[in-house]
Amino acid sequence: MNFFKALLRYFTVYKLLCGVFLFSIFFEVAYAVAAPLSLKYLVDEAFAPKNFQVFIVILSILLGGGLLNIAASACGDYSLGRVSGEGIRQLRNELFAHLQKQSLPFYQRYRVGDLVTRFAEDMASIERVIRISLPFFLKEALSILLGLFMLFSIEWKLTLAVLAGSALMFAGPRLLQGRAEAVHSGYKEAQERFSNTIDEMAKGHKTIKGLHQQQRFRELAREQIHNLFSLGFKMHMTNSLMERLPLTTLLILNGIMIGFGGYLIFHDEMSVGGFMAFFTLFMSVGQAGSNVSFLLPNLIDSRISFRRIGEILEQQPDVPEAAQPAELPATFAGIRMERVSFGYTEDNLQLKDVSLHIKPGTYVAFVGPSGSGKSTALQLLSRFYDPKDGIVAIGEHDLRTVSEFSLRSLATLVTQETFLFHATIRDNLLLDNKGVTEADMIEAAKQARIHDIIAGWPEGYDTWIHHEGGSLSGGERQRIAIARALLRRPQLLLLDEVTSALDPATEADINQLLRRIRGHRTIVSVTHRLASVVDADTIYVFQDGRIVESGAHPELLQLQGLYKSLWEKQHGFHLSEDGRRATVDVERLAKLPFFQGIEAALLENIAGLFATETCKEGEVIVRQGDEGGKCYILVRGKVEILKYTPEAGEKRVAVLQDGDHFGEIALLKDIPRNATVRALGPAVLLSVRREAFLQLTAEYPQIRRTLEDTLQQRM
Ligand SMILES: Nc1ncnc2c1ncn2[C@@H]1O[C@H](COP(=O)(O)OP(=O)(O)OP(=O)(O)O)[C@@H](O)[C@H]1O
Repeated sequence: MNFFKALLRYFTVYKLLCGVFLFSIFFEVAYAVAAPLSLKYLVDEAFAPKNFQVFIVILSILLGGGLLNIAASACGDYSLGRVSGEGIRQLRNELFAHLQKQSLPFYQRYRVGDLVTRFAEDMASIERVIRISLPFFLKEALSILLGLFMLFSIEWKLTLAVLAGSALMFAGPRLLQGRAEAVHSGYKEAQERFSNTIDEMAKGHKTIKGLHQQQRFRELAREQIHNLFSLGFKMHMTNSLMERLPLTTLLILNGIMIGFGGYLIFHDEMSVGGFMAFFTLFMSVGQAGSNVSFLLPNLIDSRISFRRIGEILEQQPDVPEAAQPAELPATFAGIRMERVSFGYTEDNLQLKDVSLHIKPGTYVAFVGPSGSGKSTALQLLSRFYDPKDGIVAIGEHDLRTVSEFSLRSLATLVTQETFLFHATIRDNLLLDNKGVTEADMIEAAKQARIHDIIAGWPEGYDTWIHHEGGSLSGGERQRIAIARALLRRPQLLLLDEVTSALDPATEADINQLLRRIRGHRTIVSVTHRLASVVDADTIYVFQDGRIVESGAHPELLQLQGLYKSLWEKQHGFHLSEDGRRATVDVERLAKLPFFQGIEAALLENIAGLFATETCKEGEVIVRQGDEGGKCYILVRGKVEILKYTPEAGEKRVAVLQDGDHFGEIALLKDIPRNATVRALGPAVLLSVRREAFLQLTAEYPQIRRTLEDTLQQRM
């Protein structure tokens, strides 16, 4: 309802144009109704008595009125074009601005396909109504009213008789309306589901291929297309029925009119001219009535579109800006979390009673196992979400009270999902940042180690980015995002796993860059790679949504707790600069549970059996059901473990990261893999094949015995 009020407001701003439009349709309709009436006078007063003077007068009135009618229609068309165009323009602007105001949960509730359908199809349907159907409806409704008035004045008995018959004309469509609405709504929802499937297929095509899910998606699409077909057919039949009913009843009405009209003429209760005028006028009123019912499916369709757009406009942002937002001071005064609890859903908390204080100019790291809440904490620091309990504040300002502009000017977040705009590299780097020069841009690109690559492209910084940067490697995208963030010169730089897609040499470069700029800026870096944050001023260790340890690297090692065990897990690997060759120390191998107790000399042999494997984001390393022939150690990167069950489909059950291992059972037994392992980003692994391992165990049977014992215990 609010949406309709808002819509009306857009139009009432243009009062004069609305007035011109209403006057023009009134004039057009009045002329259209008066023209048939002239027949009565032409036949009865001019043709029958052969009165030339009356004929000339009527003809002049008709011609003069016709000219005025043409002028009125031109004015009407102009005013309608302007008013409807302005209204649609404002509605589109408001909808777009409203979408921008929404926070992350909104974009998790509404899928891309859904929003695109609302913007494209629903807006187009509303535009059709405002530009065509509604003005036409107004005109036809006015034609019916004025026409009926005239018909009554010509012969009220005949009018009453045909009106009674006309009730039929509207009864049919009314009966069908509820059914038509349900079918239209069902069709729209089916379209939306299909759009989402296409969206998912396009975005996840790599994953779908990697997991060999094409068949499942084809079947899903086939089912949805079939659904569209059957709902489309039902919609077609309901619309046709609604459109045909009035025409059929119009035929019946003609019969009544000619029969009863003839009776009145034979009994001298009506003149021939009067009957001709009545007949012509009735035909035009009937046509208007039938047009109105033709418009009904269109209007029903638009009612659903109005509702769907209204639903979006009524959504309040989950992270709203305060009514009178405060501006943050130009100098960053540190950021803190005080007893913060937060959950993405009502029934689960991802952060529990977290307190931390980040002083200006310090370099802080959030580390911990996957899923422990590090990224969530970072998102709260940049106010993509508000805490459920507790506060997040910069200096004395609770983030809920500050203006979004001042917060975003002060703090910049770079995440692992880099989004590049459909624009040139230059535009992607500069955005609307007016205060930076070409030299600044090149300097930032150099710092992020991307300048040489860009300069090597034929069009350099004017190269266009297509498909959200899909043609660039993950590392290139990430470096552009880092350069973009540096150019904004934020006082608080929030980094979420920014080096996870980079090769070791570039990672080292970026870490050096961070070292260079620390002190001038406050940096908070979420990472699972502990080696990159050993020199951080403070490291917060997260586990299960809580901070369990904090301090500098040496202090944390002394605690002998979670940090120490994570550190040890990641240690003992060596990686070449280009990230293509990895080796493992014997001491590190000895820490793997299934190699415990094996002598160092034998472990030396085992270490030599490992080969390096690299894989790209989305690549499947191990597929559930396939024969297992290798054991893996993850040297760098993140992988997800996916389990498929017929009841639940494929579900992520764990995420492994640097230093984790999987597939050890394959060293001894030839059994199918019980899960799929897929890379979440570029990864480097060490793998050992069963055949090679078995040769070794043939020589040294104690390895096999030890391994069997430990695997037995683990299973
Ligand atoms: N948008 C979301 N909606 C619901 N749950 C979420 C959402 N984002 C993250 N989670 C869940 O919240 C928990 C914490 O996630 P978070 O990303 O903060 O962990 P993390 O420590 O950064 O892990 P990782 O290193 O794997 O990203 C996880 O269980 C995750 O599945």
